[in-house]
Parts: sequence; structure tokens; C-alpha cells
Amino acid sequence: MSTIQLVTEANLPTEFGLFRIVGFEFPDTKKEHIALVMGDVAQSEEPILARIHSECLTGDALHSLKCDCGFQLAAALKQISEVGKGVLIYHREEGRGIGIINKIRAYSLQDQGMDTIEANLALGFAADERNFNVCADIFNLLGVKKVRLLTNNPQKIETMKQAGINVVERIPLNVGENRYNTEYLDTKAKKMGHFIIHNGHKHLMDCPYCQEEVPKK
Ligand SMILES: Nc1nc2c(ncn2[C@@H]2O[C@H](COP(=O)(O)OP(=O)(O)OP(=O)(O)O)[C@@H](O)[C@H]2O)c(=O)[nH]1
Repeated sequence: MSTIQLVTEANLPTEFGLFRIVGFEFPDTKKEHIALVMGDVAQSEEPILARIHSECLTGDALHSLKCDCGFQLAAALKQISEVGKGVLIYHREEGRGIGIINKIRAYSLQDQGMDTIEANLALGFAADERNFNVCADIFNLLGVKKVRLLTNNPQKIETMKQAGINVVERIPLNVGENRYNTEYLDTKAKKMGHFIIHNGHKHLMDCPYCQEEVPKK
């Protein structure tokens, strides 16, 4: 398999500030990934604030409350803009790598009582089908060698370290808990070893989106 290449970039003004959007592609499979970059991050002596964010169409764009993804995306971009420098890799691995249609199938099984892991397994997938190695290649293409990684997922840190990216710090990203995703976050903490501060049904104070009561089902 070929290695991913940086193919194009442009300015991207966002509600969080002005980013560069950088496009990456595998020459053979045409599989695409994106990074949002703020400031001069290449060959920096200082560690770069960074987030690897796997695609979640429902959370990132459709305002779903079933997960914490959209809240994490917004919080990460906000933190990068506050520092004025950083990288968000938008890792195009929808549904932990099973794709949007299979994620809907998994949601349907979750409607019937399965948790997020059981649903993946029932569909014949691993609990997590993602490969984070491509994110290390993207950091390398951007000249980023040392990061402060915004994540609760130990696997992302492990893969970066093994691929030679120096993760000098993990910055927790506990935002967006609500009554619809409490069980999902609980399952990730218990079954996938994620570092999640489990707050029961209490909304986290640092989440600008969770101050208001979510309507009952
Ligand atoms: N299969 C499946 N995927 C889900 C479900 N809910 C969310 N996802 C996907 O889970 C992934 C979450 O991505 P991230 O937020 O980057 O990763 P994470 O493993 O939670 O790690 P951190 O957020 O960094 O702590 C995305 O690809 C979502 O589309 C679900 O119930 N089933």
C-alpha cells in the first residue's frame, strides 16, 4: 500500500478562527483525510496542541446527543484557537471505521438494548476498526514531531508513541455528557479503557452546549 500524501491546502475561516485546511490522499486507494492547522506548526521546538478526531457525521454535523463527538470537535477547535496554534486531524474513519450505514445498523441494535461494543460485534466487526497510524504520517507531513494530545483514548497515545510522535502530555477532553450518551461514555470507560470522568447524568460545567436541560425522550 502507498503512503499518504499531502495534496492541497487552503484557508478556512471558522467560527473558532482562521485555519488552514490541508487535504491528504492515498495515491492508490484515493482514501482521504483532512487536517485543520492554525499557526506555524512545522518543526516547532515547543509541543503542538493537537487532536486526532475520527469522523462522526451524526455528532459533528447533525447535532446528535448519542455521543460526545460534536462537543469534542468544538472544544478542540476552541482550545487550539485560544492557544493560536495547533492541529486537528480529521481522521475519516466514520463509526470507528465501520462507515455511516453500519453505524446506523449499530444504533438500531443499540435501540434494542445492546451497548456500543456489543452492537459492533453483533454486526461482525471488531469493537474498534480504526487504524491511527495514518495520523502519525499526517503529523510527519506537517512537520509536527511533539504534541500535547487532546484525548481520552489511550490507543491514540500508544499508536503515536510507537510511530515516533512524541506525546509529551495528554489533555483530557471531557465535554458534552448528557442523558443520551451517559451509557455510551460509561461503556467506553469500562470496556475500552478510555479516561472518562464519569459524571452520571450531571452536565459538565465546562461544556457550553450542556448548560440547558435536554428534553426527555
Ligand atoms: N461503531 C460505532 N461508532 C461510534 C458510535 N458512536 C460514535 N462512534 C464513532 O466513534 C468515533 C469517535 O471518535 P473520537 O472521538 O475521535 O475517538 P475516541 O476513541 O472517542 O477518543 P477521544 O475522543 O480522543 O477520547 C467516531 O468515528 C464516531 O463516528 C457507536 O455507537 N458505534
